Amino acid sequence: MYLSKHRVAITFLGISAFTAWTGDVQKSLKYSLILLGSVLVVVPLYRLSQLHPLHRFPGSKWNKITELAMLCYTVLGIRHKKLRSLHDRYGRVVQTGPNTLSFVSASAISSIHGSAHAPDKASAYEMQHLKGDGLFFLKDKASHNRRRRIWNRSFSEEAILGYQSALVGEIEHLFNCLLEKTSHKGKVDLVRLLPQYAYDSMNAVFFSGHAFNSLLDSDDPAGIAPQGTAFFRLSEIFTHIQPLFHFLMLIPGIGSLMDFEKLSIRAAEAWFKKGPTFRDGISYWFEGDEFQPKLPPEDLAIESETILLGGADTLGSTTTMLCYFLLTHPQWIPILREQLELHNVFDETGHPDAHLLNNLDSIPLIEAFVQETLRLGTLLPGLPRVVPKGGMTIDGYDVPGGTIVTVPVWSYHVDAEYFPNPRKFDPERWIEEGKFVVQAPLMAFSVGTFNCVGSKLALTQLRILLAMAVQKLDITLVEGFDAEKFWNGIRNTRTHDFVEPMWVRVAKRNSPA
Ligand code: HEM
Repeated sequence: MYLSKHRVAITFLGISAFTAWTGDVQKSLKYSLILLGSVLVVVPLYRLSQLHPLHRFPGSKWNKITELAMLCYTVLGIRHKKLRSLHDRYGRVVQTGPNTLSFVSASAISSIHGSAHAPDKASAYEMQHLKGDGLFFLKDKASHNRRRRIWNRSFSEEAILGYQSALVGEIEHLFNCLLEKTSHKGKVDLVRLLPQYAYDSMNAVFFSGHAFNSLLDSDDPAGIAPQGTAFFRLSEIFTHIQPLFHFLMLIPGIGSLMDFEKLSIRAAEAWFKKGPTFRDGISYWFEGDEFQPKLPPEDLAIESETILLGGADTLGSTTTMLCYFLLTHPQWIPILREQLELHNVFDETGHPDAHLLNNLDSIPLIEAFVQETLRLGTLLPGLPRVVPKGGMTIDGYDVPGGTIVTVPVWSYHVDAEYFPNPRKFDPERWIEEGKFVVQAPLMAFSVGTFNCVGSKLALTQLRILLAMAVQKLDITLVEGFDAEKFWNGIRNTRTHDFVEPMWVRVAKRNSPA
């Protein structure tokens, strides 16, 4: 059993209260300080001792004693890099906190995420202030499964085909903005515009465009896209200091400071008031019959928040990574164009074939380029799960119940055992004898019960954007762009935070077909 900080804190408060009850303030203060001192000595000693349930696992003493180092790395946005260096030093399993183990192996992925007995989400997923239930926050598999059935309907093949004109419309809108801004200002920053595009795109597909006015048209004066990133970032930081989050939420008025929550509530209200203008993503949730559960209307705000954060913010950063890899590896552009021509995706006028556009994964290089972007460009540090009471075996290790276990996504994606020469952006690693071949399963969308419900939509969107960009535009990085500086400036706290801009010039291609 873990000697958790909560148990220690409760014992400490209890003894202090008892001492205070005796009435002698000076004495109670003295005993409280003695107790506090003892706790500060006893807890670290216990955590380093053989009595601790994780004592057999390798890791730095500092990480075994406290969560503080990981908190600092999260705040700095470099936890993904630190976890990789910990695994380089200690091997496939590392203790990264008093109660946390990190595993990098395909077998651990299968036990932690992929198997029928995979553990539930950890308490890190409780940090939600909006009322109601939301798919992302449901931790136990039974209730999660019920809600997932509702969400699944928005991502059927038929549903995604139905979103195509909205998806293509938003991509064309983005291209027009890029061209217009280049012609007015000579250059345009993709780091600013691509998240705006992603928010507009999710707004169009899920909310029939009612959630907010186009961010691309207005240049996002209220800072909705940066607010989303900041909100995501804050929730990840609080995973290390969960009691503080719950304490803050008890203070009246604090919750109302969260602008992003207000936006999600407004988005849900606007959708209800104006109604869908086509069979949009949300409308599927309210369809159904006696056999199909429907979404309780009061949960729409919390689910809207998930669409905007899990969908728009994540898509915005992945799209930015896709453009970064494309523009820093321009040798692939003519080859991608050749492939699109070979498969007749666009006709002589540059108009796409709707069916082929939804099946771009059949073009091996397009799929390889997207998968390689997801491999190298998904900087996620990990998706915490909690080992059930009786404990479980992971990668041959007996892990005690209550332990938080993770597979750090980026560490795994850049593991040479699974992806040789892992730091190289190399779409060809996914192609064998002209066919797309999965090298090792990626964790970009996670796997198993809690995997990304929106992955099919996200992949469709990334493939279409890539195909249309190489087909219709000439995009060049502005002279002086330092690819390494840009890469080193990317932080990750569950979401990407790009410190450096990505200035480009955009022109219409002379011969689009
Ligand atoms: C490239 C873009 C995307 C990436 C890399 C991505 C990645 C992920 C990952 C890794 C998870 C698992 C999270 C965890 O276990 O903590 C997840 C879950 C989720 N994602 Fe995505 N996602 C993307 C796009 C989308 C889109 C477009 C939507 C839909 C609007 C979406 C909705 C969700 C939801 C609702 C969950 C929770 C699923 C569940 O618990 O059943 N995501 N995503």
